[in-house]
Amino acid sequence: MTAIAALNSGSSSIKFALYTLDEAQEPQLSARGKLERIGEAPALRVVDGQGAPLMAQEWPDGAGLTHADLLSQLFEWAQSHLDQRQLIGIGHRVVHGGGRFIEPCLVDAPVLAALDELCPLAPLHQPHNLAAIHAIADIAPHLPQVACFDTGFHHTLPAVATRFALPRAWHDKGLRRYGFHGLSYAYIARQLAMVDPALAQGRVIVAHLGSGASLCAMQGGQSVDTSMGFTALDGLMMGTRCGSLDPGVVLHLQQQEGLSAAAVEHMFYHDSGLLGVSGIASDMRTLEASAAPEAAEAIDLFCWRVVREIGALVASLGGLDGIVFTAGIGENSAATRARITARLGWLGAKLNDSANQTHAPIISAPDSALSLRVIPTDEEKMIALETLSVLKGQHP
Ligand SMILES: Nc1ncnc2c1ncn2[C@@H]1O[C@H](COP(=O)(O)OP(=O)(O)O)[C@@H](O)[C@H]1O
Ligand SMILES: CC(=O)OP(=O)(O)O
Ligand SMILES: [Mg+2]
Repeated sequence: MTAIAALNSGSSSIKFALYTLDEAQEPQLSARGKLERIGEAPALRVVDGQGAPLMAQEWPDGAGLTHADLLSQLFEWAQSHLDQRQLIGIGHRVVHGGGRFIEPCLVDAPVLAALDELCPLAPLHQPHNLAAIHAIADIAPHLPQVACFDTGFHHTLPAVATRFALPRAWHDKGLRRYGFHGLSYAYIARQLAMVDPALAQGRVIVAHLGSGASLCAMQGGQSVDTSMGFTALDGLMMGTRCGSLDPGVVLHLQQQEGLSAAAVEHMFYHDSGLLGVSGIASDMRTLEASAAPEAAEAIDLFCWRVVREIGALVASLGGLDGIVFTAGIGENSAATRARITARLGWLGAKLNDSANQTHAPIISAPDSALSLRVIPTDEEKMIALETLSVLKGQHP
């Protein structure tokens, strides 16, 4: 029997999953885990395919352990867990594919070099995605590695949705909307087609509300508009990112306030969003538990921005048949979903409060004009499926 691994590497965490391939070559989840707090006191938790704990390890004095150090320990554990089953490939989430990479592909040196050039467009993600590929190449040089792109799902965006109103030459140089969270959206589109094929054929907004947050307008399961743009800074307010902003603010900070480009970048990526507005935390759970008025203000703004951007995407779609909530906040915060949907009465959205409280798959009331759903996302599963298709030679 063989197996594949999926890696989703972030700045301070690495999510991963191991899949064994059954007779029909379908991936079956064998283990899933998360390495958190890299750079502070790393902690690893792994569960099996049913969610039962498999192993847990902490490195209380491990502030000096790099992603590569930890990946090497993780790789060793994965090999022993898989036992006789041979690992035939590893798939990685790569956040930015730019204009060149749409389909998942095998990674070699020229591909890595091209992806490296995109690091400035996703400083929070791309360097970590690529560092994991380098680390695995050192540990297992002959293991095929596959890059799966967060931008890929949005290749169906109509031209008008990709263009910024800048001089044409800049568009031609690649300054355009790409869109992100594509692995999550691809997974949701696939799930929705299974659980509600009629809705999947219609006009749907998927709200991926996690640390990073974005919306995708889907028509018949394809992306026709999305809130993120050239970078994953655009659109909604996020945990630590500001989302859409008057570009005049950038000019003001640099020209009048004398902030360097690096300082502005740091503010927009790390110090803004829920954290910046609340002054308390980037984590929605912490803010929901806080009695501070600043926490409430940050949550209000987060929800208001989601509602405002939903309005824009409804206009792009020319109407709306349903909304799907997903990712950490979308799947788990009944309060956030209630706040957002309460402002969508004008669309005919009506929440079923008790279904919402239990995070049920359908949270709309029977007489709601819109279908409201919760679907847990699974970026690792999508990485595994795309990796498998590349290993089978279904992509160039
Ligand atoms: N039970 C919950 N209630 C409210 N928010 C939650 C809950 N569980 C997770 N979240 C929020 O989800 C966000 C993280 O989402 P997630 O999709 O895991 O992000 P990422 O994978 O990009 O790190 C955090 O703001 C966290 O507080
Ligand atoms: C693209 C992006 O913002 O990803 P994440 O939500 O994982 O930060
Ligand atoms: Mg995420």
